[in-house]
Amino acid sequence: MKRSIINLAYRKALACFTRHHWALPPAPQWDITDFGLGNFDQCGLTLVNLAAEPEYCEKLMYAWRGQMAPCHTHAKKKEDIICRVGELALALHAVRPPAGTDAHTPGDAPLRLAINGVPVSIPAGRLLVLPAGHRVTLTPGIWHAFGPVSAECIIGEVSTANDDVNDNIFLDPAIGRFPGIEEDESAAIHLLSESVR
Ligand SMILES: O=C[C@@H](O)[C@@H](O)[C@H](O)CO
Repeated sequence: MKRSIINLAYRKALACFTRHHWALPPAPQWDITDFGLGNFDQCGLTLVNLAAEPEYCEKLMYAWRGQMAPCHTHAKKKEDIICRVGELALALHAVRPPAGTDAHTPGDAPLRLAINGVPVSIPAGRLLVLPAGHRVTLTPGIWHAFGPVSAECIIGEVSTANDDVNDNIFLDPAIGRFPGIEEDESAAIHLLSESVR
């Protein structure tokens, strides 16, 4: 991933957070990734780890329309994905979907989960669209991909312990959670991945 793209994502996310009065902590932990696929406009996410404790984690995320966080699940982490600003679509699956799936797959088993704390069953093949303020609770084993329906989105995540090195299971085996970086300009910020690798 080119450093210039990381810098651009950082600037756009920061401008959006500022516009919507989301103040970041001192020394924010930026995590900007194209998931190793080299097409950040299609498969990309900008994250800030707000709190990372042994028992819990909180993140703030940013994406623009067209970008998807690719289909994945977690063995351990339970998380709420919260649409903070904009409108967010999630493709959710109760069981491992066929390879190549990032959107809905007709024929999926219905999914039981909680939306805004209320248990519901989502019909097979339905995209879940969350307006601002709404959240969905994803237990370990639920496969999920998500991206903005609106021009951009601020997305919250509140979860049990987060371990991005060991607890991301991606549907696409070509995916790497953290990008390699091509230094085509100087860095505006340093990423969390530059210290964890
Ligand atoms: O669903 C998204 C989250 O679990 C993120 O926190 C994770 O870093 C994506 O790999």
